[in-house]
Formats: sequence, structure tokens, C-alpha cells
Amino acid sequence: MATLNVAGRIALGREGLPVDAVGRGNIWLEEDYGPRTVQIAQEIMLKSLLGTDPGELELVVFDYNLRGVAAPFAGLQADHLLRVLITEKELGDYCVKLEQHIHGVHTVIQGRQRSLLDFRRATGKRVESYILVVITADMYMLNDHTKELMSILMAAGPAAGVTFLIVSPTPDDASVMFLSNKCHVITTNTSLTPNVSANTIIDSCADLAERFSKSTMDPVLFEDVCDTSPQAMWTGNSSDGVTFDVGMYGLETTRVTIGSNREQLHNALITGAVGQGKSNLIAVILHSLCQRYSPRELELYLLDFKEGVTLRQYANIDHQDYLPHVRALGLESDVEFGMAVLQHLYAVYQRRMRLFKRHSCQNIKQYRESTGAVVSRIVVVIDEFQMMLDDKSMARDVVAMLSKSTRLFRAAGIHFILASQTIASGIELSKDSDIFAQTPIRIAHRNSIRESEATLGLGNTAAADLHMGQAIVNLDYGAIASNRKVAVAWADDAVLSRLRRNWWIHARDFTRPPYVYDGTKVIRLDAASAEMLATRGGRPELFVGERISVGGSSLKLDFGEDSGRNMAVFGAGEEQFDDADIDVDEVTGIGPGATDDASDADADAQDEEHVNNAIGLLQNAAIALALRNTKGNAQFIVCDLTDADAAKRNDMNGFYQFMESIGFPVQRVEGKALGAVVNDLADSLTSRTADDDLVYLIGFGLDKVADMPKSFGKLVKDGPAKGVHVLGWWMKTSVFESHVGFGNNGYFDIKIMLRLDEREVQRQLGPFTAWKPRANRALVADSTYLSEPVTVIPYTPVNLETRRRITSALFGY
Ligand SMILES: Nc1ncnc2c1ncn2[C@@H]1O[C@H](COP(=O)(O)OP(=O)(O)OP(=O)(O)O)[C@@H](O)[C@H]1O
Repeated sequence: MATLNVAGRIALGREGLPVDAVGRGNIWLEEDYGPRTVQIAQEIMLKSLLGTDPGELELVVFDYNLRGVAAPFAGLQADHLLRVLITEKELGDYCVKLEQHIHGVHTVIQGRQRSLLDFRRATGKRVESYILVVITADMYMLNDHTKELMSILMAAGPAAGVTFLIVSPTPDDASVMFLSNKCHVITTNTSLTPNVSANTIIDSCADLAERFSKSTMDPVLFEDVCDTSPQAMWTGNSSDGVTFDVGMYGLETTRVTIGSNREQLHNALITGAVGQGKSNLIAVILHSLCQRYSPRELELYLLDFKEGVTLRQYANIDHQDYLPHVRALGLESDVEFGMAVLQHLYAVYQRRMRLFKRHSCQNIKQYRESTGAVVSRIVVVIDEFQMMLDDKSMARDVVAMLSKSTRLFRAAGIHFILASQTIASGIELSKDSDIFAQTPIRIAHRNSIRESEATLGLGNTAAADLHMGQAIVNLDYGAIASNRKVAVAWADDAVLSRLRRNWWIHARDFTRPPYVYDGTKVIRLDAASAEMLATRGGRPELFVGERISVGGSSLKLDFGEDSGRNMAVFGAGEEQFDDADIDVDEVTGIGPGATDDASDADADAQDEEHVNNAIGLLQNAAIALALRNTKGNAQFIVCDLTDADAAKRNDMNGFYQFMESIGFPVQRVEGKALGAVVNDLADSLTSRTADDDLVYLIGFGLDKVADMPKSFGKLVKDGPAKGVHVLGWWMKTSVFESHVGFGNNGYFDIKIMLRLDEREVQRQLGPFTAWKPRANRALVADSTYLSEPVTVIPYTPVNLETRRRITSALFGY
């Protein structure tokens, strides 16, 4: 239970002069410009602070006369318990804020008590907080507008917890009497001997800051705002939107309904500086939704553009249970996955709208009401969504897609909650942009004035004055009058994880775990083994990697006996690192004395950071072609010109052994013998018959071939239609071009780009192809089967574990 101490009345000086203070009355201390006045003012400030619970009283000081009145209190600034105003303009602006603050306190009290002090006492709750405004100025010199505003504030302030301490001469001057007569006046003649020293103040402030940091926050509990009882679980119907809980506004629970046809609030924006409670709020929103609606009524798509730690626990990673409402989870999302989710939802939107139309309905609510069928609401939460705009080359497309999504998808019951630390710098998200216009729900945690205005609207700086765990909830596009300062509920994971487990137990039989996308995860060929083997014996196919999509399907490419079915991989397959100091044995874990049988040693040896994607692409292409070949009519000829280090790191030995173990021993060719092999293969083309084996000539690191015979051009041109295909990796496209010869570039249908210059990419794939090389990504073009290049997470080189899994899928052991 909260203690509610407040320095409503203090005793001043050695004489113990009683004065009404915090939440009760204003004080006018007549200024005589001597040290005593400052000391008395400081004593009032200190006693107000010490008599009130730590953190419950904020000091705001406008020391116009430079009396140094705030100096010993400086230790409070870090905790936002002291605010210093420097110019008269700042005082004027602050008075406007105070007006809003007092208005807000009145809305909370709703006339149920005469003052905040009485209201707190009656309810026993820490509703709102107190402010002591200290002004040292010759009040008659302030401008009339400020004085008029102050007169209103001084009259209304104390009842709303705002107290003024004015240190100014001549309280009986006609030009200021309308102010001083709202105060208890302490004149210069009052017999008062100050009894606190500057040292006492400094020490007391240090102590106060310490107590404040240790004080239990007395948070609003999740259970206080959301009915977590089993009876309340999944009782909600999402036909007309979904309602989530946020926290307490005074004595009321703040709930927000998103997607209702009546209120027309379809999307939300959440902002807040680092550590001010954004992640906590998202957890509160998600769990209150999941408690209220069953997975049939509500589906979630959750994307995190940061490290994705909070979302991890909603997936069945390292444990069995998962959050059954979630369809897709993006941990460490990237723009491509963000866009893939939006595309996926666009398809859902189109399907739903077609369905509604068939029943002559315009939106989800009408459809549900007229048919009685259940169609879920979909809520998409994108944390740090502004990071989707960081890549300038894609920002325009992302904004267009987000605008479309926030504008259209509502009719299909799809709503967005966009969260961000910072939006002020995003020009694309300026207040006039469509995304903002479609996002009436604004929730702002503490932030800079600029961010507050960016979230709530020009002039609405309320978020700059919040404490951690508080938020301004505004359901009217940020209109100042609609600000509500809400104490956000505290999402204690002990409580939430119990709920999640319970939901899972109830839903595991009719839900699937969410699809989890982790942009940094290493994916290997075994992820596709079921698919690869299901149609074994069918047309030859290459398995390249995982598409960036909801569901993460594999990208496979037909590799049958048709002209052009050759594959070229371009660019560095790994980040260049300075390997001069790196001991290969250390990197691979294979000691000098270790066996040459790398296949056994490799499992832990492949340093995932340093695997080579080009090598992986070729290895995996060969394995997929071999695995799917049930006739046993394929020859694999490999020329590996990579250095020994790369071969070891990417376990070429293990690869050869595996090919042999599945019935396709690899014929290995030295670099100097490659020309002869190429010549022979080219010569053999005319006499090849349908009974001849398919031939796959695979070259790793072909840039090293200085004297590629001219017949290579003939081979790539005429080979595929006769069952002879080339799969090669070149670092440089210029070397590739000189190898294939003039006019033969087009006989490589499949071109895969890794780390190489965008100009080189454009030379191969056309001037409008955008490609920024990144770790763990490849751009795949297939001039026959893909309408445009596709970004994939390429399968990395096979390791022991992958080979075991594939073997067991193949042979059942
Ligand atoms: N409503 C609340 N009540 C009590 N404590 C809270 C509340 N919200 C946040 N906190 C405290 O603040 C800490 C930071 O909160 P949170 O992680 O949600 O901030 P954030 O804004 O998401 O930060 P970041 O952007 O760094 O992830 C929490 O660990 C918690 O201790």
C-alpha cells in the first residue's frame, strides 16, 4: 500500500512559523535582496520535498533575479525532480503546460473531492503528483500576459497539487496585488530565523535521490487493469474491433478499442525514449488482447527491428509452448521481411475483401454479423518501425506500402500498432504523411519535446514531462485536449508467462507455432530435405535458400535439360577478414595432428561467421541434384580452385564423402586439367544420346583460370539442352564474361549475386536492379523462371549434422 505523505503544512525557521504549502496554498516571500530571503525560500523548498514521498513532488524554478535559489538542489536534476527555467519565454511556455496539467488533474478527480490532496487521501492512491513552482523575480516586471496566466494558475493551482512560491518585493504594490493576495505573504518584517544550511540541503537532496531510486514504484499491476481470471479468458468477440488495456488514468482503467466501426480508431502509434517503458506497454497490450480473445478471434504478427529479445519468448524456441495467437514473429527483422509481411497481409486483405463482397458486405463487422462466421481480427505490431525506412533506396516503397496498409486493411480487420523511439527525424513520416493520418491512437512515453510534438502534434509537448512508466494516451490524433496521462500497467513476466502457458495448453490442438524469422539465423539444406525428397525422381532442381516470406518457403529452381540452365554465382562468398593472423587450425578447430577426415571433425569446426556462401550454394546445388536423381544417371565433376583454408572451413572433404555416400562420387579435376575437361565435354556434345549420364561441371573460384578454352562458350551454349550443365563461382563478373566469350553471357539463366558492387550486379541483371550486399543474403535471378530477382537467405555449406539429417530422411536411419 502506498504511503501518501505530503508536506501540506510546514513549520518554518527556528520560530516554527506554520505555513500552508504543497497542495494547500501559495506563498509570497517578500524580497529584500539579503541572504536571509534566499535561505527561507530554500527552507520552504527543502521542507516541502522532505515532507512529501520521494518522487511525488517536482520542483520547478525560475530564478529570474539570479538568487541561486536552486543551486543546492542540483542533485535532484538527474531524476527529473528539479526543472530549471531560464528565460521568461520558458516560464510562459511552462505556464501553458501547467494549465493543461491542472485541467488533467480536474478530469481525473471529476469533482469527487475538493482537491488532489483530499482525493488521494480518500482513495489511498498515488494519483497524479505535486509541483512546487518557485519564482524569484520582481513580479511587476513580468509581462502582463504571463501575470494574467499566473493569476489563474495561482488561484486554481493548490487544489490541483500545484503550489507557487514567489520571491518578489512589494507584495502590496497595486500592479501585483492580484497575485500576492492569492498567497500567504511572509514580509521582511516577519520574525523568522532560517535554520537549514546549504550543506544540509545538498546532503538531504543526495539522500532523497537515493531514497527515490530505491523506492518501490508501487506500479499499477497488470491484474489491476486486465481480468486474468480463467472465467474471463477468451470471452471477447472481435466483430467490432479489439480492446486492449493500458493502465490507470486516475481511478479509471484506460482501455483502447482498435478497429471499431463506431470509434473509427484503426491504427496506433507508440513512442518513447529508451528505457521509458515501450516494451513493457507492448507486452501489456499483447497479453490483455490474448487474454480477452481466443486465437480464432485474434491473430498477431509481431516484428521487432531491434534485437528481438522480448519476442523470442512468444515462440517455441528452447521450450515447447508458444503464444498461440501469433502467426509470424520477426526477431531481428529486416526491411525485406517487413515488406514480405505487408505483402502477405495484402494477400489476406484481398482474399477477405473478395469473400465479403460475395456476401454483399463491405467490411469484417458486416460480414460477421450477416453470416455468423468467425473471421479473426489481425493486429500487426512493428517495434522500431522507423528502421524500415533506414535504407533510403527502399524507404519510398516502404512508406507507400505502409500507407496503403494502414489505409486499406482496416476493412478486412487488419490493424497496426507502430512503435518507435524516434520519429521526429523521419521526413517520410512527417505529420502530413498518410501513415500519421491513418493512425489516430497516439501513445507517448517520456521523450524530448521534439519527439513529443512529432508523436502528438505541434504544441503538444506533454510527453516531455512524464516519468518512466507513464504515457500520454491520446485517441484524437494528438489533440491537446484529449491528452490523458496514464500510469501504464506493469507487465510482470511471472504473471504473463503463466497466462501464456495456459493459453497454449488450451490452443495447442488447433494452432501451429508461429513462423519465426530471424534475419541472422544460419539455414542449411536439411531445412528443405522433406520437400526435396517428396518429389524425388522428378525434374532436377536446385535448392538455393529460404525466401524472405511469411512461412519461409525454399527457393528451388528447375534445372532440367533446357538451353540456358547453367548457374553462375558472383562475388565474395564471405566477408573479407584479415586472415593473416588467423591460424586455420584455430578457426576450424582441427588441430595439426587431427585426422584428415574432416567430415567428422567439421561439426563444430565450421565457424558460422566464416562459412562461404558461394561454396555453400554450389555444394547444396550438387547435393540437391544428386538427391533427387533416382536413376543414378548423373556425373559430378568438381574443380575446386579455392585455397586450402576455405576448403577446410567449408568442409569440402565432408561434401565429397557425402556425395559418395548417396551414390554420386565426385570426379575431381585439378585447375590445370580443367581446360582439357571443358574441351572434351564440348566435343562430346554432338555425339551425346539420351542414354548418356547427365553431367554437372562445378567450378569453385573460377577467377583463377587464366586460360579458359574457347570451347567453354560452346559448352554453356549447347550443353544444357544435351544434359551437360555448368555451375560456377566467379568473384568478378568481368572474368566470367571473358570465360564465356562474347554473346554467351545469356546462356546462364541463373545468376546469384553475393558480395559485389552494385554496378557489376546491374551489368548482369539490368540497370534498375538494387542490391546492397549483406551477410547471409543472396540475390537470385533466373531469367526463365523468376519475373524479378529474389533475395534469399542462402543455405550455408553442409556440416556433419546437416548430412546426418539428410541421410536419415533419405534412408530412414
Ligand atoms: N509501467 C511500468 N511500471 C513499472 N515499471 C516500469 C513500467 N514500464 C517500464 N518499467 C521499468 O522500466 C524498465 C524499462 O522498460 P522497457 O524495457 O519497457 O523500456 P523501453 O522503452 O522498451 O526501453 P528500450 O527502448 O530500451 O527497450 C523496465 O525494465 C521496468 O523496470
